[in-house]
Amino acid sequence: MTAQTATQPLNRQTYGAGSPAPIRIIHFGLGAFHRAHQAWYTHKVDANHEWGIAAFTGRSPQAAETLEAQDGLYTLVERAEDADSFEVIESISAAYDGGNIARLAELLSQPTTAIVTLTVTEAAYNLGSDGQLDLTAEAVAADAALLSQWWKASAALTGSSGTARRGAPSTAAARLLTGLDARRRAEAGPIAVVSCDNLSANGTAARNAVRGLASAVAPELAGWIDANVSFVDTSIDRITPRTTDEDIAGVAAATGFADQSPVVTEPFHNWVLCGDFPAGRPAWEDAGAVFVDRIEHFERRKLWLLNGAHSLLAYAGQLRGSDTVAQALRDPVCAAWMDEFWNEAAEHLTEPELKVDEYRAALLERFGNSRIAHMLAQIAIDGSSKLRMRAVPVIRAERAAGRPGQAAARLIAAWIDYLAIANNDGADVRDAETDRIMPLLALVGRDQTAALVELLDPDFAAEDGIVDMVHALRGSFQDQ
Ligand SMILES: NC(=O)c1ccc[n+]([C@@H]2O[C@H](COP(=O)([O-])OP(=O)(O)OC[C@H]3O[C@@H](n4cnc5c(N)ncnc54)[C@H](O)[C@@H]3O)[C@@H](O)[C@H]2O)c1
Ligand SMILES: O=P(O)(O)OC[C@@H](O)[C@@H](O)[C@H](O)[C@H](O)CO
Repeated sequence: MTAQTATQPLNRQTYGAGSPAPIRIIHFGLGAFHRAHQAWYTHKVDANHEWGIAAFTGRSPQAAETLEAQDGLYTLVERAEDADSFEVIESISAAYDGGNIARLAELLSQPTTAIVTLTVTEAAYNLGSDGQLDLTAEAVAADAALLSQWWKASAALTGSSGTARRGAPSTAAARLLTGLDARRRAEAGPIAVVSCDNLSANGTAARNAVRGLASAVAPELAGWIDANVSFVDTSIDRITPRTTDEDIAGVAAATGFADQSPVVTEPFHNWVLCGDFPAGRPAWEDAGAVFVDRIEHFERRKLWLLNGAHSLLAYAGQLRGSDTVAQALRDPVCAAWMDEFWNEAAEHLTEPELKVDEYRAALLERFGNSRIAHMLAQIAIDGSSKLRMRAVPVIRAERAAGRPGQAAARLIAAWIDYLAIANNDGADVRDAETDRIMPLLALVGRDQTAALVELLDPDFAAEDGIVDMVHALRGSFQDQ
């Protein structure tokens, strides 16, 4: 691709887009995936511009500032094996710093606001291994204390004009709870919260996070949530790596727009949803979304076959010298381990509508798309919360069927070796539970394995054979 000499900024005027659609959807976590998935689905089905999104960042305001400078517009690059196609997405009407609680409260107080979507990462839900909100986590405890103080002052979390108060909550659950309280006080009616994070039973996870905090702050709030908030479960899929400087330059060269916020994704997209939308929703089904009455088996298929394989490739692949998913797949040893893991998982994905053989064949093609540089190091982040959903349930299911679950145990062994080697090399361990992981990495041998297995699942450490099986698999990644 040759670089063009002149580009123009991307905004509604230069692109010739219409006015932003009225805001009816609030999003938490303005990252790559939201732009490639929920915002794309909404753009595709909202020809009449009725469903605008207000997207809030999670931690730093930067993504909002960049997108706001472009009036919410950005380019979606669909990267197939043989070519790229480019489309400007118009569904984001406004972007805000996640700390802007007053604006959040104002938007959630409107009866026309119908949906909150979330892509804040698995770790951001701060759930313990029992699936409930971990009120001892530092950030959660701080937010619970702050919100309790606000509540005690006036039986509300927001002042009459948003939050004219000291301090601001930092966790997604506390921000959402503050906004929901504004909605309660405005009597703006019921609403749907739609988690689009890679968590099993992600609707329940979102409910446990928000409701758990509400119960700690004021039972009245928890009661309002029970009566007014529908937590929708979803299975969400579209492989979307982090945008690189090269992607930004490529978009400018191909389109003539100096878009600072493009997103590169694969052509494949999938969205399965289960739950109610009491205040309405866009017709996402017109872009291929599927609404079902039972979703658990779809979630398992995606989290085990796609995400489980991703995590296996992330740890084993990097230990064996690969940097991307496509590279790791070309390593016959990694490919064989992935196949063994899929065989184990497939034993428990028996519903005919899952079409597991077709799904596996499609995954091989998607993972093999070498034009999508999906970095294994990115996938490897936050392994503790991911492996609880990608490896632990497969081992459980295998053992319930009388088999050891060795291929899934290999994923845990690879994770531990990856952490131990990073720690020995003085590299950062990138995990939301680093504080708990670091002391365990100071242990050695089987003790280290046992402690990290226990961190993933306290029951596993007590169960005969699991620690030994994982330990026996350690140290085998670089040798074959
Ligand atoms: N990228 C994909 O291919 C993909 C596919 C399916 C599902 N997902 C889900 O979407 C999530 C985000 O993926 P992404 O590619 O957009 O990542 P990203 O890094 O581009 O964006 C993550 C967003 O979450 C926010 N965030 C991170 N930690 C947070 C915290 N502790 N509290 C609140 N907000 C926080 C960030 O500020 C950012 O806005 C994933 O973790 C996964 O659960 C991603
Ligand atoms: O996004 P994460 O960090 O939960 O997991 C990394 C990848 O496995 C994931 O992003 C997949 O690419 C995605 O789930 C595909 O739909």
